[in-house]
Amino acid sequence: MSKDASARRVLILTAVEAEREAVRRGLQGAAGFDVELAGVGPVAAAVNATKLLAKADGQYGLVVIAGIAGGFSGQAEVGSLVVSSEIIAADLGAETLEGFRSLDELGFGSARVPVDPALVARVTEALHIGGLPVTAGPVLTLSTVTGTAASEAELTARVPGAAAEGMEGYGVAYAAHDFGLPVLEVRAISNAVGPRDRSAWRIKDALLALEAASARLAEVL
Ligand SMILES: O=C(O)c1cccc(C(=O)CC[C@H]2O[C@@H](n3cnc4c(=O)[nH]cnc43)[C@H](O)[C@@H]2O)c1
Repeated sequence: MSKDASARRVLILTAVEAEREAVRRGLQGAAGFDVELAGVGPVAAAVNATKLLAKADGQYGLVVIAGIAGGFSGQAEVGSLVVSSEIIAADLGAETLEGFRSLDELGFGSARVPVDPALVARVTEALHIGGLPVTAGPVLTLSTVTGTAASEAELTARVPGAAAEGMEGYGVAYAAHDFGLPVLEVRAISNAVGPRDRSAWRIKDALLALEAASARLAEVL
């Protein structure tokens, strides 16, 4: 049976176990939260989110995608946090001789899932008050991690203000939207988007930031 919205639980999804552990450490067993694995990439994330939501029988009132991510230069630096103002499947569309055309432009639906501005403001403010460096902005979902300056420039031109990129957001957001649930993406920046240099990824720092953010989420969601 469906529950009253105010009594509903929060489902937090991460791509990998290390992220799930960081979120769980931050939550410190707070009541009302479940932290589950989405898997890596938008397809695994959509399938796993759908399975969890179908099994949950209306007990969730909010879905959160949490994890590490690449940050766009000038928007989100390594070690900082990003709260999604919008979740965008940035490579879902068609390449044409005139440039990339999104799903929206092609007339096949939308590659963008909106996020409740009041929720974005509440979470961003809570992280800020907690002393954590945070910015709110569009979070891109890509099946292929950006690895060149040219691709980075193309994305920032196409999505002004893009703050971060991950690989699961749109998949989870699409599933949540399909179940009529609000969704939010919270990312801790482990690396700069651009020329690939895996040795420069600061995964430990990002996981610590994710843990600190999760402690605040336990208070504000
Ligand atoms: O190697 C480790 O210890 C480790 C610990 C936690 C997470 C990882 C990952 O590799 C997670 C992959 C996950 O991270 C997101 N991500 C991170 N940086 C980017 C990026 O620049 N562009 C797109 N996605 C990024 C993504 O959501 C992956 O699922 C490793």
